[in-house]
Amino acid sequence: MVNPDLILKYFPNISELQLEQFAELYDLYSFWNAQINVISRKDIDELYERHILHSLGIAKFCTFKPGEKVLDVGTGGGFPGIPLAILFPETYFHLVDSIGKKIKVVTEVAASLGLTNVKASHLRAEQVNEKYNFVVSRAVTRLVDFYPWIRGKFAKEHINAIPNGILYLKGGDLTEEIKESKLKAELHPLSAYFEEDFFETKFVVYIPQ
Ligand SMILES: C[S@@+](CC[C@H](N)C(=O)[O-])C[C@H]1O[C@@H](n2cnc3c(N)ncnc32)[C@H](O)[C@@H]1O
Repeated sequence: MVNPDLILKYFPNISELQLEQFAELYDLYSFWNAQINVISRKDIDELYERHILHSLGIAKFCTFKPGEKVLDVGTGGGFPGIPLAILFPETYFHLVDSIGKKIKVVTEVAASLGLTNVKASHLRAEQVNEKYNFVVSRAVTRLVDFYPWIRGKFAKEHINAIPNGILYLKGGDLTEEIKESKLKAELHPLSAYFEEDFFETKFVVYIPQ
């Protein structure tokens, strides 16, 4: 499916503007992915399911509030940060990646969409020195390595009914990875929200702080 109908299926209350922004992502990523590979080339036709809806899985578990700050670590071309920033225009999103070319794509995509709630920085997660309510991520590294990068970066104040914490999109059997990290993690299966086969083995891993 190369149009945003799939997004409307699961988020029927989005505005005309948000629908237009989701619709624009196909052309934007087709263009930028041809210059700088940010998603696998064969995945471009699966953009709405495997990248945009997958990113929005976080939103099915946690509705971000106006004024909250969210850090996306290792955002690559902007996942999950860009789809979430479209869905939550009053939440501030800081998207960081250690590869400058990828941040160029994110900056261009956010500017083309007119998103004013996104800042993209060419930084390693370890170098970030702001405080956030939530840290989101997908496909960066194992929790045992990830956690030390971001453990000191949470704001003390909570705005959300869901306490500040990590919301990591992961798939497969996570038992070993969670055990190795020694973190207290909750697994929220995306198959509870989305019926497509792709989500059968996918989770939002929530680690409260
Ligand atoms: C497999 S890509 C995933 C990109 C995106 N999150 C997605 O799901 O499409 C992993 C990304 O993490 C970035 N990365 C790895 N270690 C990082 C670190 N310490 N700080 C910031 N970015 C990092 C890499 O540059 C790469 O762009």
